[in-house]
Amino acid sequence: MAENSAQDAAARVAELKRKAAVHAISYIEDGMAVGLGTGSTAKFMIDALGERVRREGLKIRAIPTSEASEAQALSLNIPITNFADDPYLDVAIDGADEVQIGSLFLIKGRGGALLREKIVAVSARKFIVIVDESKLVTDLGTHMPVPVEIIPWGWERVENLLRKTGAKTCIPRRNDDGSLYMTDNHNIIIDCDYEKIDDPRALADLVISITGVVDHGLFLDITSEVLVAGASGLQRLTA
Ligand SMILES: O=C(CO)[C@H](O)[C@H](O)COP(=O)(O)O
Repeated sequence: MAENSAQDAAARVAELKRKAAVHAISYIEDGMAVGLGTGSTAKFMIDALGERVRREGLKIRAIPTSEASEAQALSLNIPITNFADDPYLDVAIDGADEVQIGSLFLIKGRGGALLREKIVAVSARKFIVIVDESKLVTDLGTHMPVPVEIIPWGWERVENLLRKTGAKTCIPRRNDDGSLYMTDNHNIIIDCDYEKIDDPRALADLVISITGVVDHGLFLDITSEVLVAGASGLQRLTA
């Protein structure tokens, strides 16, 4: 019984993610260079985009934010571009782990793709975030740790320094077999749990100042718009 209701809840969330994703696709027009996010919500978006390419002959070029999203895009005949040919993207669309109401600051990187996601987001004229309403928070850090991508060599030193940034815990992300999780960039991730982040800007500055940190999952002042799907419909939050 409990299992059934958990499955129902997961199906409801998936449907909300799909709704936000499908709506976001209406922003994409012929000729655009598009950043493709990573994660289950972004996966719905890439599927919907592939459908437009197939049905309407929509002509776009895409830069995916992970190997998984690239494989999905290629399987749907979405052409891939690069930053040499397209230094700026018209739009990038991605999910998020937390969205702070008001500031539209984000935590991203649960799926391990935060570095490429940030590069693509800051290269886009418009960065659209697609979420279900469970992702909205008053304070960042409430539900999710901040993933920090670091180089593997000497990682224990960086882990120690990250603990001193006020994190309650800092845990290296691991695979099921206990080995360290590796990003597509061959780096590792330390998940730092702050429980509640009072000053995201100060924390972002502190974390990035540690030598060995490549980037972190705090996305500040990047979001143009958030599409939030909830039980009462679709809401559009703008920066
Ligand atoms: O940042 C991400 C991956 O690195 C994802 O966008 C984030 O984890 C949200 O994922 P989902 O859409 O599956 O809830």
